[in-house]
Amino acid sequence: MGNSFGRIFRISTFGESHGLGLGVIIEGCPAGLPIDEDFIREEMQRRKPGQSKITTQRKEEDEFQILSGVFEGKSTGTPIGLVIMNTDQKSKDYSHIADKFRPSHADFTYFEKYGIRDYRGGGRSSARETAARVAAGAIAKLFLTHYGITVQAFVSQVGDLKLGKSYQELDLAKTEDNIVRCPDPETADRMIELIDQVRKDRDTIGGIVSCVVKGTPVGLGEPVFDRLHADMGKAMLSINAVKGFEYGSGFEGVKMRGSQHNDAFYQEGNRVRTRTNHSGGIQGGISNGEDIYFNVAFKPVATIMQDQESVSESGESVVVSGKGRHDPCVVPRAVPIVEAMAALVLADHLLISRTNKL
Ligand SMILES: Cc1cc2nc3c(=O)[nH]c(=O)nc-3n(C[C@H](O)[C@H](O)[C@H](O)COP(=O)(O)O)c2cc1C
Ligand SMILES: C=C(O[C@@H]1CC(C(=O)O)=C[C@@H](OP(=O)(O)O)[C@H]1O)C(=O)O
Repeated sequence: MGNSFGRIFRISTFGESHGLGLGVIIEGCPAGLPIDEDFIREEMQRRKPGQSKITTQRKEEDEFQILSGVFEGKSTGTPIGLVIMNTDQKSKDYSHIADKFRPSHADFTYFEKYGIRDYRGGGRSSARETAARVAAGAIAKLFLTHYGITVQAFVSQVGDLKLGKSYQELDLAKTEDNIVRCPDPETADRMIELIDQVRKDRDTIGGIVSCVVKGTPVGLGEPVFDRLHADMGKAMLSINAVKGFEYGSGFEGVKMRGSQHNDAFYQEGNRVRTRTNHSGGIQGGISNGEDIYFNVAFKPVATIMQDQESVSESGESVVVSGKGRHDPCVVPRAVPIVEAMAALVLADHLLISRTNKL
């Protein structure tokens, strides 16, 4: 329970932040898909720790090995096993809180639930686990390219510093040009400065990752519980430190009247299109062929380098302060994670919907 995701294109991840390593088993990937290992590597480089001054300084190359399910560069239809070894754990940074709970991390809840916890680097609760998701998401993206579907995320807000432009007004190709992954160079500079200041203040800050999916056919998503946006929401809310998900007009939509919000239909050649897209490309839980777009809110993460009130496993009052290498803001590294989870949802729904119509 809890370590697997998806129905047909299905992943199970394993491993802890300071154990020997981590990995993923992918089941249901159709046979014959060319598995481009360089592409998987590039995606993992976008997520890896230690990539810039505004991320955790833990140095992991996130080299991976494919153990099974691929022959002569193509998927064979059998489970794909992929492992990533940990190389830079520094578990001593956690000795002082081995029996203490960091406020707002998962230390308390894991300990209460299981009666035992791997305190080193947060163990299984660490976002290091998302390395395995990004590897699997890269394979899902390779599958999506066969359908002409692209998934692109970018940072649209850090703290209260907002990009303030819609994705249509941006050149998303510029997202990877800077270390914060914001496609607007001036806003990117200000975001980098803000995160750097927060880091110097020994604090953390939250932000928003926005994502756009283009090229989705009409018809992905299942009535009634497995609506496409419900599965997308679950995927995003399963990412560490996520506090919110909204798609289409989202929370802003409540301020509109139906007469403003409705997306009028028109015929374009052999396609039914909509004039506006407040629906976010999904109606009744089913994709309508327009762009799917959504926002994911990340909290300022828990481990701060400041004294904080807490309790120990035995219930004593204690003061804890973070040590070691931590992200002052996770959104730059969350961009490829959001894309990976979105790609996994879409790959799964493409396979599910193959059985819908004769
Ligand atoms: C890319 C990424 C990096 C993260 N890095 C850290 C970190 O360095 N320190 C930390 O305390 N939390 C970090 N987190 C968040 C924790 O993993 C998360 O807050 C923790 O598992 C508790 O879960 P919750 O916040 O979802 O309740 C990171 C999250 C992501 C997505
Ligand atoms: C190692 C990664 O990020 C880690 C995510 C994380 C957390 O609590 O989520 C805490 C830190 O790890 P450590 O246990 O070494 O202090 C981050 O460095 C990674 O993303 O690969």
